[in-house]
Formats: sequence, structure tokens, C-alpha cells
Amino acid sequence: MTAEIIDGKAFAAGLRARIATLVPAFEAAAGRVPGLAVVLVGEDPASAVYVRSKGKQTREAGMASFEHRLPADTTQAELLALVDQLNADASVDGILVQLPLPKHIDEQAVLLRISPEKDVDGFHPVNAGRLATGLEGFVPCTPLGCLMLLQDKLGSLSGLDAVVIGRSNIVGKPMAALLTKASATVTVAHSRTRNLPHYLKHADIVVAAVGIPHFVKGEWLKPGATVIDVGINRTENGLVGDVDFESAASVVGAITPVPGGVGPMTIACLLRNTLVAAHRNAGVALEADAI
Ligand SMILES: Nc1nc2c(c(=O)[nH]1)N[C@@H](CN(C=O)c1ccc(C(=O)N[C@@H](CCC(=O)O)C(=O)O)cc1)CN2
Ligand SMILES: [Mg+2]
Repeated sequence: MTAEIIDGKAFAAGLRARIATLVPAFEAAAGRVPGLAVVLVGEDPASAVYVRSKGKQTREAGMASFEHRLPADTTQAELLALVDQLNADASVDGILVQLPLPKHIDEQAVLLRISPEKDVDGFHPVNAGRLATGLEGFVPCTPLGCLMLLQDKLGSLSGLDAVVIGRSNIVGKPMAALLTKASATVTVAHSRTRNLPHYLKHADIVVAAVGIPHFVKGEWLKPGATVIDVGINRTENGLVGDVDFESAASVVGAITPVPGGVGPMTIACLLRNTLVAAHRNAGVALEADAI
């Protein structure tokens, strides 16, 4: 193995520590701490773990965590009523509805109901549109975390060739928008792309978010490339990424591991977005490059 392992877990811990240092100044100015409401519907075990981590890390950063656990048979109307209540609650700066939702609930209808000013997940079409047009808004946490790791490793991304594998609203599309904004030359590939190795051979940056275990092979990658593996696939051999780590690590320059790469960045960026939301909602200034 020749690749540098990008330690997302350590980077995320540093980011959370920086966020925690900014909370007291907000509290002094606003007379309250930032608040994050997290809503979990049903008993999906992985979602329950993520929601527990979000609550714990929110409190550790000195913010208020409001956790709402609803039964799997909650109706869409009941969930929308809770979102309305959280939209109107001045102690709540950020609202996050944990995905996936049970099948009987229309995910888009719920995400549309969250006030864009409290949409710390960045999933509301208003925030997606703001990102697409270069306006200030909330950027989805996972791609924001990927961008931070890339910029930390590479500095400027200007002119670099990037391939994003995956076109979801949560990762692939916002990732492509962020890389474009950073002046990379971006190709969006996905599970139906013909001849993916053709695109990857030229890619200085690869972000794999396709949801297929070990999908990307080392021999497809450009020597020295930087690879960000967003995949979190539960297999009988444990948690694995979308990249075949073994073969990739002998070719590329740097790669994120799974676990311990992108995953921890997701929650750290959620705390970042919540702190930003709190400043905007309370009309308190936050230095542009504070976090
Ligand atoms: N409303 C949202 N729902 C979901 C999001 C999201 O950003 N907003 N993302 C994912 C799940 N997710 C956070 O919610 C998340 C996934 C993974 C991790 C993480 O730290 N992973 C660890 C491994 C943990 C494990 O063993 O499972 C790692 O990769 O090291 C944090 C958050 C879908 N839903
Ligand atoms: Mg896809």
C-alpha cells in the first residue's frame, strides 16, 4: 500500500472542537445556545445509531439537542405537524428529519415543509437551488465534509479533473456543484455510466457515492489520484465502501477509509450548519472563515 489514508475521524474531531469554541460567543450575544431538532420515525437500527450520535455530539459542542422519536406508523400528517411546530419554535435553529423515512411517507413532502432557514441538511429545493446558483445557503453535510477533506489534502482544486460517481440529491448532485464552484472540471458518472474506467483514468479526484460495495477497482484509477469513498455498505464482512480499498490503495495518492473517513464528517458538518443557522436566525455576525 502506498496511499496516504485520509483520517476523517480526526479531521471531524478537530472541526467539532473548533465549533465548540464558537458557541459561548453566540450564547453571550443571543442569550441562548444554538438548538438542533432531530426527528427519527421508526426503528431502523442504523438510523437510530446516527440519531444518537447526533444528539451526543450536539450536546458535547454546547448546543441544545431536541430529539423526537416517533413510531413507525406515524402518519405523514402527524410528521408534517411536528415540522410545523419546530419551524415555529424560536429555540430551534436547525431541523433534521432522519432519512430514510418509512415507505408510507412522502419524503419530498416532508423535506419541502422544513423552513429553508432551518434546513441544516440542505435538502430543501430552495437550498439546492441556492447552491446551484452560487448563493449562500445550507450545503448538504456529506458533500460539504468531502469538500473539506479534499481542500485540506489538495489546497486549491482549480483546474483538477474530478469524477463524482452517483447522482443522488443528498451526495452526488451537491458534490458536483461544490466541485464546480471550486473550479474543478467535473464529470458526473453513475451506475449506468458506460466505460467508467475511461473517465476515472483521467481523474485527479474521485468521489464514489454509488452505494455498491467495492464497485471502483484500483486498476481503473489514475496513479496519485485522491479518492473520497462515501459508501457505507453493510456486508457479511462488515462495513465496506464503494471503492475496493485494497487495490485502490496501491495506486492512488490518498484515500478515505470506511469506516473513519467521510462518515464522521457528516455529523461535524451538521454541527457547523447548525451554528451558522443560529447566527443567521438570531442576527448575530459570524466571521466568514470562522469554520
Ligand atoms: N437527514 C439525513 N439523513 C441521512 C443523512 C443525512 O446527512 N441527513 N446521511 C446518512 C446517514 N448519516 C447521517 O444521518 C450518517 C452516516 C454515517 C455516519 C458515520 O459516522 N459513519 C461511520 C460508521 C458508522 C457505522 O458503523 O455505521 C463511518 O463511516 O466511519 C454518520 C452519519 C443517511 N441519512
Ligand atoms: Mg446513483
